[in-house]
Amino acid sequence: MTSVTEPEQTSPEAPEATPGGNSEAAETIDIHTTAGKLADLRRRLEESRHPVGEAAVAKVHDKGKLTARERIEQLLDDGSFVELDALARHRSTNFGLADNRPLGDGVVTGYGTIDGREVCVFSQDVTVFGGSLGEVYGEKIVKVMDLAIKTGRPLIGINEGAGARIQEGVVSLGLYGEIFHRNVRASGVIPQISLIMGPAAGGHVYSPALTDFVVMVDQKSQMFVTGPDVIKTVTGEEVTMEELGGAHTHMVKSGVAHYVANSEDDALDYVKELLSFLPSNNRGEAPRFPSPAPLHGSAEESLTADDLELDTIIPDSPNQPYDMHEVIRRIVDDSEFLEVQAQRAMNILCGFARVEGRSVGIVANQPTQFAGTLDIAASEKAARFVRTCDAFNVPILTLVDVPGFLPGTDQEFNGIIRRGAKLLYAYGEATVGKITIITRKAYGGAYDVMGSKHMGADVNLAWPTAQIAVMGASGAVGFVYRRRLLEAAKNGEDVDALRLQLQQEYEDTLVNPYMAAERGYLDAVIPPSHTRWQVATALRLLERKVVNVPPKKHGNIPL
Ligand SMILES: CCCC(=O)SCCNC(=O)CCNC(=O)[C@H](O)C(C)(C)COP(=O)(O)OP(=O)(O)OC[C@H]1O[C@@H](n2cnc3c(N)ncnc32)[C@H](O)[C@@H]1OP(=O)(O)O
Repeated sequence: MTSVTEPEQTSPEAPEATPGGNSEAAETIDIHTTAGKLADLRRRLEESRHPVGEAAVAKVHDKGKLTARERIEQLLDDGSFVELDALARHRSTNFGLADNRPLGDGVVTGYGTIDGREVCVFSQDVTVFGGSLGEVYGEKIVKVMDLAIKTGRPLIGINEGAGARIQEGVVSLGLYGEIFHRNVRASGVIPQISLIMGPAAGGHVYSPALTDFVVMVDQKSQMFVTGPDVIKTVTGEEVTMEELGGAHTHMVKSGVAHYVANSEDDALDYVKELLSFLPSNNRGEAPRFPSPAPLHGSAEESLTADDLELDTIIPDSPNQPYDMHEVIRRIVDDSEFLEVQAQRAMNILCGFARVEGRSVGIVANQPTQFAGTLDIAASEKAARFVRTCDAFNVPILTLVDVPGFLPGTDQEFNGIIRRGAKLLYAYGEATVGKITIITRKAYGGAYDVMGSKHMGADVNLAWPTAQIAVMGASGAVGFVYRRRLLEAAKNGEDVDALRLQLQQEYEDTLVNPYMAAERGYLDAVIPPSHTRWQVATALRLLERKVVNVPPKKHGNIPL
């Protein structure tokens, strides 16, 4: 016979709660019978669904939010969630905790499916001790992380809470350490995606920071190591929670966030879409989808109206911008491009799309923003994205229109050398299929960085509008013909006319794709309208790419 010893739940004649939480006090449970044991289990599980009562759930709803459990239900396929450790409770006795032991201990963990694909998930419950992490809460997350790593499934963490549980002291810090360690061990093995659904402080932000993607909700979620109160005490600065750690702050200023959702629903949908471009782990490939516009025969035979529009997309004036989204839209399936960090470093675009149903990561200079120059923020954004694609076997398509690195003391003092080198490193390190298309400018070091043949790209193509050179005409003429221009000025010649003539000569001789094509730095110069066909066939070719890298512990990316 089972004897239950925990006083608050074990009375042999405890009241039974019916599903939905309506306790029918009149009904009693006799745990000495099989029916009673079943009823007792049902009661416990029912209690675990709202461990601190319905009022707390109502409070969450009143704030326009979903509960931890509802978020999981919305994320996963209907009925697929299998919960772990619903009956776990903390063991702490400090500060009156012995009398307050909610089931689940403030985090819901388990596994299920998204669009039929297996995932592991945890969701933090802010109604229990402010969502703060104690020993058992930490152990539950560690268990589901280990399961995700062992079984090769993506891990999705839904975060909201107050960091280390103060009452549990160093034990809480220890469990955070266990989680951080697993985040690092899982990095590059399984996709790790973090949703931030409310205020998240202390340890609650460092674990997400170690994951591949951080999704925040505008005006609803905040992330900070120390909150406004502590900041005011220590530095005297006054700042609101939203200014300090809101979604826009982390998208635009800090670069922590990868997507700013306009609602919890939007955040959950973004995660589902993101997963559709990624494999379940680093041993697999991203799911293949049917091609919406299968290619038949040659590039000419496959041309569509969208393809042909690419032939007129580059303006005649090299200084006139065009929107690189319009190029991407015409190359990828269904014109769908899922951008990552869309509002940060907008001079470079990063995101996922499909070509012939195959997942591809796109990195593209954006001529409408700072003429598409590379700066620190753009280099770091793209470097991170390239490494994410490489870790998860997603080939990279690079679209190049870059006049160079952004000059200026601000950039130099803040480390454009070290931080720009991250992008070089990322491209040089990546072994996935790499396809590069130069649409217009590819000047100086930025030519090398942006997926050049020399940095290991597999298929390099250019449009006839490509301008590949050390620098643009005005800069080059200023250096190469400095003496001649000075002499012309001394002799009373028309210096402006001479300068223009020299620039024209320079452009006609050097600023085109043909010198690179002569040397095989480009595999072909193609009509823009052939791009989709060329990318699709290159992706087919690269599906079987194998690269042997020299054995080493790990490289040393300039952090
Ligand atoms: C490696 C890990 C290192 C760390 O995590 S150290 C960081 C420790 N955590 C912190 O400094 C954050 C302290 N908390 C806060 O700043 C705020 O609670 C936070 C997150 C901004 C949310 O603010 P609000 O939404 O206004 O919520 P609130 O302050 O009224 O708290 C709600 C209930 O949660 C409790 N709570 C908050 N932080 C806690 C903690 N760390 N440990 C244990 N309990 C905690 C708080 O007492 C309150 O409880 P109750 O509802 O009054 O019973």
